[in-house]
Amino acid sequence: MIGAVLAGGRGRRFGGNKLLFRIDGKPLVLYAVEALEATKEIDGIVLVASPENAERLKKFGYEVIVDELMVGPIGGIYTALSLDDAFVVAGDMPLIVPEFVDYIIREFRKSGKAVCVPRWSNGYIEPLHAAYSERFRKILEEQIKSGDYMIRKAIERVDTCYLPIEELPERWRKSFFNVNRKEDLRKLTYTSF
Ligand SMILES: Nc1nc2c(ncn2[C@@H]2O[C@H](COP(=O)(O)OP(=O)(O)OP(=O)(O)O)[C@@H](O)[C@H]2O)c(=O)[nH]1
Ligand SMILES: [Mg+2]
Repeated sequence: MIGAVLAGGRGRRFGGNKLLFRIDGKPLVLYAVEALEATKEIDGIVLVASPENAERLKKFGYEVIVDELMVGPIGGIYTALSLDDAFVVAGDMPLIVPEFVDYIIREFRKSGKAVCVPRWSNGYIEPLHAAYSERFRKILEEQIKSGDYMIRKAIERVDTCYLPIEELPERWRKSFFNVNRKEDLRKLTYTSF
């Protein structure tokens, strides 16, 4: 199982270069990378870049794979699954809880299902904090070819292991926090880390 960090977005809402923006001196994307490094179940990390930012991301010393599709996160997941089963996160999630990631990966393995994804009681899922099998790539391919880029729809087509978030430890929920706008940085007080 690899850890795949989606890092090909344009950061339009943030105002560009979101993943390289330094927080306490460290580029945002490295918070996600380091959280995945602290897990027990992940044995390699790959950054899923855009053709434009691949060279810049390579400087961090991690494996970089280029997303040639650039149709949003679904294309990033599709690209990552060409390597191995993957735990996928967004590069703009600085508060990922390694223990939670390990829990999801273990549930994924136990279930034998194509996808294991956290789900809120209102039905909303967290596909950018989820475990995917290589065999799910075929489903993503069909979905992308149809011109529909909704990850949720692809997930609904397969046998999925849903993890009810409200039944899990509350301290794990910060794992989903992601930075979309500059204002979101204010929510990142030193107590969050
Ligand atoms: N590889 C890859 N990653 C992507 C793509 N689109 C978004 N991402 C990444 O997926 C994560 C979640 O995406 P968003 O929160 O929408 O980030 P974004 O697309 O950079 O920001 P906006 O332009 O404001 O939507 C971020 O880490 C992005 O870098 C894509 O087409 N390919
Ligand atoms: Mg986006």
